[in-house]
Amino acid sequence: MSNTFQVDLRGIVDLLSHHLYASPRVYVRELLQNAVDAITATASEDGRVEITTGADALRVSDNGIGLTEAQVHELLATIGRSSKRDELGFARHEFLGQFGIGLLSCFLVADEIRVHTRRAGAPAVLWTGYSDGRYEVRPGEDREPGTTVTLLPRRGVETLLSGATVKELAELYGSLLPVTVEVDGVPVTSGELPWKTGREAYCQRVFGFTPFDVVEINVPEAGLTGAAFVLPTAVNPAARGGHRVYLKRMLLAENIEGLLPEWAFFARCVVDSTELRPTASREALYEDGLLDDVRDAIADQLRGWLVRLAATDPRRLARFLGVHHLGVKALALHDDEMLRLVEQWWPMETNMGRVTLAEFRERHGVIRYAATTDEFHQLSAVAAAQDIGLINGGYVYDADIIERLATVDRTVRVERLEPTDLTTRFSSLDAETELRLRPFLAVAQRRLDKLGCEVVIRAYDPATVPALYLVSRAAAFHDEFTTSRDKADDLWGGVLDALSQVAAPERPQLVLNHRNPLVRRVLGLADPELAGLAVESLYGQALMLGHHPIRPADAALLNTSFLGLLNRAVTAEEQK
Ligand SMILES: Nc1ncnc2c1ncn2[C@@H]1O[C@H](COP(=O)(O)OP(=O)(O)OP(=O)(O)O)[C@@H](O)[C@H]1O
Repeated sequence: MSNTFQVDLRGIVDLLSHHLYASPRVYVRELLQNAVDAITATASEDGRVEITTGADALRVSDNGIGLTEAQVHELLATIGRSSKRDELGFARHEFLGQFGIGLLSCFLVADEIRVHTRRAGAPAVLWTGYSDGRYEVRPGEDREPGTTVTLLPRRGVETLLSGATVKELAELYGSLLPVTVEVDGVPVTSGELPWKTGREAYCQRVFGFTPFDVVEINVPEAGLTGAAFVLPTAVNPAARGGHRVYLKRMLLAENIEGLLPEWAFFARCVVDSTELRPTASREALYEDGLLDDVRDAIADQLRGWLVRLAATDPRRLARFLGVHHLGVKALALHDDEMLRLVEQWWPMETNMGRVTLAEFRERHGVIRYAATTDEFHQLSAVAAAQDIGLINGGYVYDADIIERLATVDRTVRVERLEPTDLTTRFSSLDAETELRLRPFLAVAQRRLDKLGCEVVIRAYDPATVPALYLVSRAAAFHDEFTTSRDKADDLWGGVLDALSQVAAPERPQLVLNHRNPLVRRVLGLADPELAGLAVESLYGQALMLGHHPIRPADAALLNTSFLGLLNRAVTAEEQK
């Protein structure tokens, strides 16, 4: 037995209003669109849509193609049926609509919809649809070819059909349409694409900012023109900005995502396309190959703008990078041109001031960097004193960018500097001095053993630095490891213990500087207790100099060594 599906119109309208459309305000867009499509079907040059508002009803009249009685039955009363698809079910290119559900959106604001329509050469028809699913068709009063849709407002939503709201919505969605649209006798269409003329003023009015620059966009295969406005201030790269998209000059939505690749978060676009397709809610673009191509083409045009800026106006480019460097750097991780741009123009922090990677290479040959800001702080002063240029690769993307540079250009030499690499550059002491200092070293080592630190004496510049605390990557890992072990419960602690046997730690080193005059005096102290206190306070000072974390054991040591030294100084003064 074959049956036909029944449709519960209330259920469908509920589905549309709660799950498809973002707001009932879209009903104006759907009505406008039907009117424009009906005019397109006549191929007339003189299309007009007249909207009149009033307390009793809203009327939308067009001089479009109109419908015969048979079409009224077929198209208006059949959900999902549309005259805008071809025999194979594909959307016909010239129309805005395609899904056959748009008219239903009127039930979001009205309980009764009347369509008074006439196709040239056929009698006029009046169709009345009710939100409970009934409809009636009867002969209509004679009229010019075209259609008038009348909505009788539902109680409670009258403001959505008020003159002011309808004018605002008609202007929002339809101001660029190629037909004349009037609301209560006042035209809302201007015809011109406003971003073609006063671009800055348009950006200010629509997006609320004065653009840093405007990039013209053209993607002929999608019949797309538009403008990308470069934001004058930094934005969170994770916050995806929306774009204003028109399809065949009808506003699709003001906040469309996914038109640009993620890295281009510094631009807001307005575009009009004849070929891109909407989703059924008409609030997003349909993801297809064409949208991919459009995204790539716009990305190319933005990239081209950046490269041109570098060539013609480097100061302006520097200003741009000052604001949007994060986005550009993110892009440099997979785009060679952007990588070159960062190399040439983005000044990085080094121990010799801010310089670009290109300048750094020219000066030092090798791009030497510390992978974290902590490592950089440990090393920068000492490296500078030895004329070793060092870049702080600790900022977001910087270390990765440096490494990538070496992979795309074989002539670039990159070296990651480890704290312990520096000790190998420090001079060892002569054998005789080493021998003489052994008893001191033994005292010092005993004092710092409990902190897991090894004491060594070397001679290095700058002589003003008395001691350095150097942590190798392996030792830093081990430190974190033991801290977690101390905090972990038994079960997890057991797991960590097992792992710790695999990680052979290199101990952190306190490297006393034999060139420092105060250190030399400390090394000559006869009193082992005073020597111990001095080593402990040098340890504390070196920790702070290198921005190392101060653990509770370190804080306790700092405290006792400071008080011990103070006690000594006061006692000495009292005994004078
Ligand atoms: N003003 C009008 N003049 C002539 N025909 C109309 C008019 N409004 C609606 N129609 C007819 O009714 C059909 C259904 O309209 P509806 O708005 O529900 O869907 P659609 O415009 O085809 O597609 P979409 O759901 O994408 O808007 C249309 O395909 C069209 O044939």
